Amino acid sequence: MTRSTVTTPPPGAVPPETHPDAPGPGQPLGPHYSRCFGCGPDHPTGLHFEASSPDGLTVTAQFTVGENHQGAPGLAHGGVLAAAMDEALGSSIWLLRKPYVTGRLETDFLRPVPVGTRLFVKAWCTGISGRKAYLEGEARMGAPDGPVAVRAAALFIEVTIDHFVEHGDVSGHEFEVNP
Ligand SMILES: CCCCCCCC(=O)SCCNC(=O)CCNC(=O)[C@H](O)C(C)(C)COP(=O)(O)OP(=O)(O)OC[C@H]1O[C@@H](n2cnc3c(N)ncnc32)[C@H](O)[C@@H]1OP(=O)(O)O
Repeated sequence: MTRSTVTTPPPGAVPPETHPDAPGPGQPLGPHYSRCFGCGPDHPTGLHFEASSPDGLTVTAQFTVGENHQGAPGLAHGGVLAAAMDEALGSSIWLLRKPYVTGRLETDFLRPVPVGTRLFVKAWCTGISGRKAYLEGEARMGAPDGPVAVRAAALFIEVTIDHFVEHGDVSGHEFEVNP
């Protein structure tokens, strides 16, 4: 995909290591926050991601583009697709069980995605360098080996849990924000 040097691992970046507490191969990842737009089952118009990891390092997830996700009539909004990629990339770095946030997200939109399309999203980490994690992902239409609709690359930055306490509202949600 077209991407900048910002999302390319520098020389010396090391491979990610799955945390022993991360779900085993094939186990559902579950939501990290019940009202998350990407994975939360309680979000009324969210993506309702169903995610798992086949190998402890890659995340595979599925969702269906719905009426609430449109940009042009009958077509997915690009920002919603970018959010789906962000969610999958964030889920894959959470396999390390360290809190990260998205610093930069780059997306290539390769095909229009009609409402009703089941998207098969995949994300993985290409390297870690200090607080920086480099990630890539793709979304395919209709099947895990279907045509690629979106590709993404991202830089995530490791933060402390204070990031969510200081900037968010974690009252009553302590165990849902990066549980
Ligand atoms: C399971 C979970 C799924 C979740 C999926 C969803 C994930 C998300 O969407 S998170 C929400 C969106 N992201 C945010 O809100 C983040 C907002 N930004 C911030 O809070 C801050 O800018 C933050 C934390 C990224 C960096 O701030 P800070 O901790 O002060 O670090 P800072 O010193 O500025 O940067 C650290 C390094 O990263 C680099 N960096 C930070 N941001 C960027 C960026 N956007 N582009 C390039 N480099 C960056 C810096 O240049 C610096 O590099 P170096 O160490 O080489 O000098």
